[in-house]
Amino acid sequence: MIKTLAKNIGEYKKDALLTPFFVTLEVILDIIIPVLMAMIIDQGISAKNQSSIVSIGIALIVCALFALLFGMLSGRYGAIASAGFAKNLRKKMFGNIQEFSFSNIDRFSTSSLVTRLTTDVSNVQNSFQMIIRILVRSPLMFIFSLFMAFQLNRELAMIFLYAIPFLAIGLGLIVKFAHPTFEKVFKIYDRLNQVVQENLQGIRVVKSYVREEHEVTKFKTVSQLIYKTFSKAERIVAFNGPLMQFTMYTCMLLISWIGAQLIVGSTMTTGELMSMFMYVMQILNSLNMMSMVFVMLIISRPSAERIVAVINEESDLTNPSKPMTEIRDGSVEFKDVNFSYSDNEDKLVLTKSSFRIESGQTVGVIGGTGSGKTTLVQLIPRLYDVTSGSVQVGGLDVRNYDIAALRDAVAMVLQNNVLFSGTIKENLRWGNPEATDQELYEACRLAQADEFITKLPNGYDTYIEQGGTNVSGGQKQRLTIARALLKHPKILILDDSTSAVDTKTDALIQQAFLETIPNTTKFIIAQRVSSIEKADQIIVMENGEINGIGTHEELLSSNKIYQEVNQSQVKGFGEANE
Ligand SMILES: Nc1ncnc2c1ncn2[C@@H]1O[C@H](COP(=O)(O)OP(=O)(O)OP(=O)(O)O)[C@@H](O)[C@H]1O
Repeated sequence: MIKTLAKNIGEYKKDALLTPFFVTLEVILDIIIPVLMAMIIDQGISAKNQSSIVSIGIALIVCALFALLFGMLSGRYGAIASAGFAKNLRKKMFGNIQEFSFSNIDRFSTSSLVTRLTTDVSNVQNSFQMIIRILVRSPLMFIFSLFMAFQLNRELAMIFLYAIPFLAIGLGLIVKFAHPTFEKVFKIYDRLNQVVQENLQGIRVVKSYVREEHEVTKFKTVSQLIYKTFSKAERIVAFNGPLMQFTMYTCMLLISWIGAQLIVGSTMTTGELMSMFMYVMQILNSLNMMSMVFVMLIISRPSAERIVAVINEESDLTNPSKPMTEIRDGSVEFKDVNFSYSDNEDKLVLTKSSFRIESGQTVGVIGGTGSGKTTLVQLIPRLYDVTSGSVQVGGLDVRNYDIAALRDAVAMVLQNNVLFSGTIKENLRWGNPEATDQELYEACRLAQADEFITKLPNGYDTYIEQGGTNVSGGQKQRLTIARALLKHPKILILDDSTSAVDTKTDALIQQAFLETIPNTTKFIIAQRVSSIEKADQIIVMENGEINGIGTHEELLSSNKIYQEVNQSQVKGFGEANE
């Protein structure tokens, strides 16, 4: 874990090293100061030597000023190093997430990834800063002060050595009990993020179903759970304070008691006892600081583990060693494909699916909800890998292609496709950043989007709000189809992408496809028979199996499910027109 994290310090290594360097200089000066103080008292004040007071006094001021300067410099470099480290961690995680397959993302969940990128990184950032500053300063201070204390008086200094094992046991117990509780807290943070994300994304549905109160209760429950678990963890950690105080005061009492006897017995000077007290304060202070950093480390260890899990997660989908980048044509063949979303092969979502589509054909896919239509087409651009069997594109297994090249050749308009905040033109150019304005207009004409766009006050420069909330469902679908067309794909997959478009426009889109992109293989998942009846082949899905393949006419005469679907839609249409 430490190795993975350390690699991400990257270009901030210099700042991360300068911080402890300046901390060390500051500590050295802090150690010298009590020596000078003792000298002022013993050689200056007690000996009534004015010139000693002045010269040692000046040395004292210089030391204090330099200690201040080094303290400031260590603070500055520490802040740069820790903020830079956090930036690198976020960058690394985000970059790796972009490589994730859908199944990797399913495994982590989006809300958990958000917590990891935000809260967890902030925790690790704070701890890192504490490590390079306080965790360097405190042990150094502790060792130097203890050394000096031993030089002054062995007997008094021994008191600390007895205190250390006592403290170590106490802190060990705190870590043992607090760590699992903090782990729990971060898992609940994931849930909180999920509740907030879901609520904000679906705020329209929440409002239209008047579910605000239900949502508030849901939020309150999770936030109450965070409060409870966090306070439980903090209660355990809070033992740290009394433990430290108890040790500190016991040490002080013993030192005062024994120190006073030593002065009375004339084995120690007043100046020596005074600098002894300063070292005592520094030792106790450094122990206190170390225990505070310790607490911070307890809190951030689960965070660090969660970050490392994202950084080390390897995508389930990887490029082959010698990937093919040329996709010959848009032919598609499924050979005995079995597919399961989990590792459990008993839970197959697709079973023994086989079919062949020639390049340029139009394929309709129809079937009940959950019958496996989306799953089937997602295997073509290799959004998931088959569990067994093979999916071939252009005569070659999809696993032999360079993933980016394959996905460039296969454009997929998903069921819930997303538009991003930006102008219509910017959104369309996601499909092809080099596309000329003319190409944009052409793609939009094909997708029947041109007409409504030109009617907008700013036309193609109209700003689309986040998530495409300022365009209608049907308009959004047409824009996402145009965006896919701009890729000039060899295979175009529309997953129920015209469901919000009226039948007439839908027919116009189908017609435009036939006339304008005849060489592109088109997969059209649809609920309406009218959307696919002209297809060269129609695949009927039922419970994860291919129930029938054929043209509209062939299926009408041979496939029971297709007959029923067609019948119900013709009847429904007839009744609607009565
Ligand atoms: N990411 C996923 N993880 C686990 N199971 C999934 C996932 N996506 C879909 N499924 C399951 O796979 C089955 C097939 O789903 P799929 O989305 O392919 O059906 P569909 O025919 O496209 O349905 P619809 O018409 O409602 O979109 C369903 O039982 C669904 O619950």
